[in-house]
Order: sequence, then structure tokens, then C-alpha cells
Amino acid sequence: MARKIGSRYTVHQVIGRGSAGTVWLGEGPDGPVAVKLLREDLASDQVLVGRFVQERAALTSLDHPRVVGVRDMVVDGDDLALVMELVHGTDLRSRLEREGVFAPQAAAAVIADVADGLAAAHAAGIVHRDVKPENVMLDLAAPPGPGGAPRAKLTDFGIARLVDAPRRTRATRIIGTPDYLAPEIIEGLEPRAAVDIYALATVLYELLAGFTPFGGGHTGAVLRRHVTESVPPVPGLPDGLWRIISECLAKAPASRLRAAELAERLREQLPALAGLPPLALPAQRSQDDVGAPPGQAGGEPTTLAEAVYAEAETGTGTHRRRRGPVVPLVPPAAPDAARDTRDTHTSLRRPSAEELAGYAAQSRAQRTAPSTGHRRTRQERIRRRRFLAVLVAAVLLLAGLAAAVAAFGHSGGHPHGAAAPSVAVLPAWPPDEESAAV
Ligand SMILES: Nc1ncnc2c1ncn2[C@@H]1O[C@H](COP(=O)(O)OP(=O)(O)OP(=O)(O)O)[C@@H](O)[C@H]1O
Repeated sequence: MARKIGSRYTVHQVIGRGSAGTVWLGEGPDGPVAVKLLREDLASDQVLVGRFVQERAALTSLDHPRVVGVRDMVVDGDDLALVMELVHGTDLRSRLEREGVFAPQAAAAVIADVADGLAAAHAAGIVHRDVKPENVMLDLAAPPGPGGAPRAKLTDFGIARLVDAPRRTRATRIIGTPDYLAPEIIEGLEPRAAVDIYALATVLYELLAGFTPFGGGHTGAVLRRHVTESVPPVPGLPDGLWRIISECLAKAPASRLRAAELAERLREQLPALAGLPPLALPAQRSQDDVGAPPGQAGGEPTTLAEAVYAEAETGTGTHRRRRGPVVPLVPPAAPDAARDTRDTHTSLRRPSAEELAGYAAQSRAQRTAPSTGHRRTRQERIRRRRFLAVLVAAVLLLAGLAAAVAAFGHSGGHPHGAAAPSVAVLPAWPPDEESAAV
């Protein structure tokens, strides 16, 4: 069914849904377009509408072949819409889920394209802030790039800039996609261009390995890993690519490559990567379990960080898990199962400096010590066994006494009559090696 958006556009059919709204196939004065109609609650937010109007010039002027162009922004009654270039293709998340990891050359080529788009945005003073596979479109109508890789375009600049207005994101909260969040965002610093590089290197890692370097398990654990842990190596990854990934995932933003450098370095690698097959890793393990301590994936929070973030997570309503690891940037609407087909969102309380300092120590302690949960279980077992031993001793003693009394009565009061022993012989207890440790 056709619907008018403003005076210039007509939309016909839904082609996708995201956290901020619904994407429609539409028609404008210059031909087909994609129209992202923002959710009602966002469209009725006067601050956001004001920002939408303010940002119009910046967003519509970002014109680069590796960026999905924003052609227009419409405020019309209850409708708030971004009119975009229509990309004939799919998003990178869908491609990854459908076909699995990329061969190294194709991964490098796709990420080099996105880095080109980012370089243009950064040069225009625009930081994306939500780089992730969902926001990379693969243009299947364009001739493929090196190694047959589809050409990529970065999208959703508008949403990241609009929704993350100061009033909407209080200084003590982080809104974002945990797997791709640079450590400085978690530590409360102002996001600069380097956060996009960190996120893009995370996407490159994911295209190659099938999982993100710090993702998996509880959101609190993911954030802690970004801040405190080094990047887990990817077995079999060519050295050149590994060096680029490590540099871009540096904890210090200033140590990361710039977007243009990243694109150039990746393209330098392309000839050496030609013909390499996709890495065969046990990557295709469940994202919920990646990196989580045994028995902890999806379970109760066990550390301070996890407790802190658990509060934030439960504050957003449900925490549904998905095949992919991500939680988009835009805060959730009130639960509406019919509308929200894609995913859940997270709004996180930012930890204090003391909490962050504590995470590093906790992280080290957890790596070197057996889990407290496990120790507590052993101690409980040992206590239970001691209690049973005393109980058995008491029962046997009573039985012995009763037998002795009976025998005494039977034998006319002589205690040496044939009767049950008056002293119970206790079995060795507890019987296993754990008792030796008591
Ligand atoms: N310009 C476009 N051309 C063609 N299809 C598009 C375009 N923009 C988005 N889509 C399709 O619409 C879907 C939803 O896009 P949208 O940007 O709303 O959400 P998302 O980025 O996937 O998720 P989220 O916004 O929750 O992070 C995308 O998966 C994509 O397939």
C-alpha cells in the first residue's frame, strides 16, 4: 500500500526494520529511494526533531561512493523520515549470518571500502559512532571488487548523530553496541574518530573469525574485556592483517590508524591475500559462550562489573539473545513484539573510575584463581559430609547403647552377655580424597 511522506516521496513496501524505525522502498522526484521512517516515540521527541532539522545540512552533504547518501530529511506531521540512496543488496550482518566468515582478501577489501567512507566522514567532522555489520550495506548491483568481494557502503550516520543528543544520553550513561565499543567510550571520554576505527577493526576481526574479539557472555563482561584485556589472536591469520587489526584495536585512541591509512594498509595486503580460503576456526561457537567463564554464559552476574551492568540491562526490559552479538545504538521503544523484529537495545550505566580500576584487578584474579563458585561448592560438600559423619556416629552410638541396655536386661544385668557391641565402630568418613584436604 502506497503512502505519502512529505510532499515529494511515496513509499510502497517495507524492505527492512531496525531499532530506530522501518525502512521502506520509495519513490522520489529523482527515482527510487529508501526511506527510513523513524519510530513514533522518536518522531514525537521534540528535542530529536529539532536536532533532525539542525543536522540536515551536515548529513545530506556527506556525498561519497562508499557512504549510503542521505538525500533528504522529512518532518511532516507525525512522520520523521530519512530519505536515502537505495542500495540494491544486503547488509553485512545478513551476509555473515547466511554465508559465514569471509576469505581474508574479501574481508580486507570490504573493510577497506568502509574505511574510505569513514575517511570522508571524518574529514567532514562527522564521527559515525555505531560502526557494525548491520550498518554496512553490500551493493550487489555494483561490479565486485578484488577477489570478487561485493562493494561496501557505510550507512546510518544520521541515526547515530541524531539519537545521541546530550539530553538523551546523560553523561553517566553509555548508549551503544557493546561488542564494538571502544574502551575510551566505556571510560567516559568524548567519542572521536578513533572510536570508529576500533569498531571497524572489530568488524574485520569478526568477518575473519566469525566472532568479535571481546564479545560473548554478559554485557558487563564484554565492556570489561574492552578496557582490560588484550586482543585474542586469530590462529592462521596472515601476519600483515593481524598487525593492522592489533594497531586499530589499541586501547589508546591515538595509537590507532586513521581511516585513510587503514584503507591504504588493507589494500597493500590484498595481493598477498589472494586465493587464501576462509579461516577454519572453531569460531562458529555460540556467541553467548564466547569468552565467558565456564558455566557463566548467560547466567547470574558474578563480578562487580557484571552486577553494575546487569542493573542497566534489566532497566531496559528484556535482554533477549540473538545469533549475532550486537545490540544497536538506539534506545528501545516500549516493548512491542509486533514492531521489533530485529533485536534488543542496551542503555548502560557508565562505571565510575574506581569500578573500572577494580575490573582490571578482578579480571587478573579471575584468570589466576579457580572460580569462587566452584570453591564454595566444594566447601559445602565437605561440610555436608562432616555433618553426615556426626549423624551416623550418633545413630550408631544410640543403637549400641540401646543394644547394650537390651543385652543387660536379657542377661540379668550382666554386661558381658552376647549382645551388640557397646562401642560403635565408625566407618572411615568421608571416604574420598576431598576429606584429606579438610
Ligand atoms: N539505503 C538502503 N537501501 C536498501 N536497504 C536498506 C537501506 N537502509 C537500510 N536498508 C535495509 O533495511 C534494514 C534495516 O535497516 P536499519 O538501518 O533500519 O536497521 P539496522 O541498521 O539493520 O539495525 P539498527 O538500526 O537496529 O542498528 C537493513 O538491514 C537493510 O537491509
